[in-house]
Amino acid sequence: MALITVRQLTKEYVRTKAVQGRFGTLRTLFTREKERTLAVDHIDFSIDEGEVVGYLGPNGAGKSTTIKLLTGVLWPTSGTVEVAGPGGPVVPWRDRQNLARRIGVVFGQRSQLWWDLPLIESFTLVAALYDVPAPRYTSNLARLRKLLELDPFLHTPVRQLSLGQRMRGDLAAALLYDPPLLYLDEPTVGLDVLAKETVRGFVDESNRSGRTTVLLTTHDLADVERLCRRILLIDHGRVLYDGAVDGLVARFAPYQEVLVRLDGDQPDGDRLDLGGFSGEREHDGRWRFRVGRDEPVHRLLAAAGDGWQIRELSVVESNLESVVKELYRERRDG
Ligand SMILES: Nc1ncnc2c1ncn2[C@@H]1O[C@H](COP(=O)(O)OP(=O)(O)OP(=O)(O)O)[C@@H](O)[C@H]1O
Repeated sequence: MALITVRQLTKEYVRTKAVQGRFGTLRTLFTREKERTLAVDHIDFSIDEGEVVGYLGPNGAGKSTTIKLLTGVLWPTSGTVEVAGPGGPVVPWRDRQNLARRIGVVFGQRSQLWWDLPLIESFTLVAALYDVPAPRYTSNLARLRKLLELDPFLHTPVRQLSLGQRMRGDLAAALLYDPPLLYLDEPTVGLDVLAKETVRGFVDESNRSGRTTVLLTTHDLADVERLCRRILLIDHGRVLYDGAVDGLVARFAPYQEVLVRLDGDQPDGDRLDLGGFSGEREHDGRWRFRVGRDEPVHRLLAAAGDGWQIRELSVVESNLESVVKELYRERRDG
């Protein structure tokens, strides 16, 4: 069953164009010229109960704007969002009170906790705000304390917590009232490798045993590889790809890369043709060939045998990181 349904969602920011030069600030106040940015451009998708979806895109693609629309912080220019739940679907920007019970939100860059209070008191406040019955609060807190190893800093004011501790506190607060849906915005940014693994392990566990549905925005593709089966890739506010992680690699990198080091005298120039494949010289003196997944690599080997001696050969399979990097580069350059 679809938990979130997004239809033709569009957000255009309109702001007054800043006037440069002498008295620019003052003249900006009187100018009528507007600057328009189409941050989200007629996007459609739905997310089923129990899914963990990676919401990816380069800087400025429209991810934060989408999250703000999904959490009801912004009104769209057009289109709609529905979040399913008991009592019928909720449109985020029309009913933020009901929406709040259905979603937990964690931002890597800013905390939702009370800065001056000990962590445990933030939890008490969250429980009161969301009317969590006492027995449920007790059992949820016990589970979260154990899973996120909160005990050593449960009574420490939030402002004194390290980034990793604060993130664990934020995750606990977001799930204390059992929302079926969790939005995570860069949850591992700035964390060390161990802290990242704690966050990922916790999200995975909440999804598997708690059936929490997760929409994850991140620039760390290891988060996606560890947690998501599905990716929504956006750029310039439009959906570029919606499907399985493996499918993205197969669709955008239908080749493998073969790195070859030659023995003896090296060819002149930066390009080398071998067996119908064209290679480029790398900085370390090796040659990089792109060979289609269905093309026989042995042609390269045979051709090399005729003129050049191969000392070393390795096949590099494309992965999520290399494909996404290439896609972002193409879109930036194109
Ligand atoms: N309040 C605003 N007013 C005007 N334009 C905005 C505003 N917020 C964002 N934008 C523009 O909308 C576009 C999408 O921005 P958004 O913050 O949604 O991207 P993003 O994918 O979250 O980027 P990042 O990965 O850098 O966080 C960008 O061109 C941005 O400059």
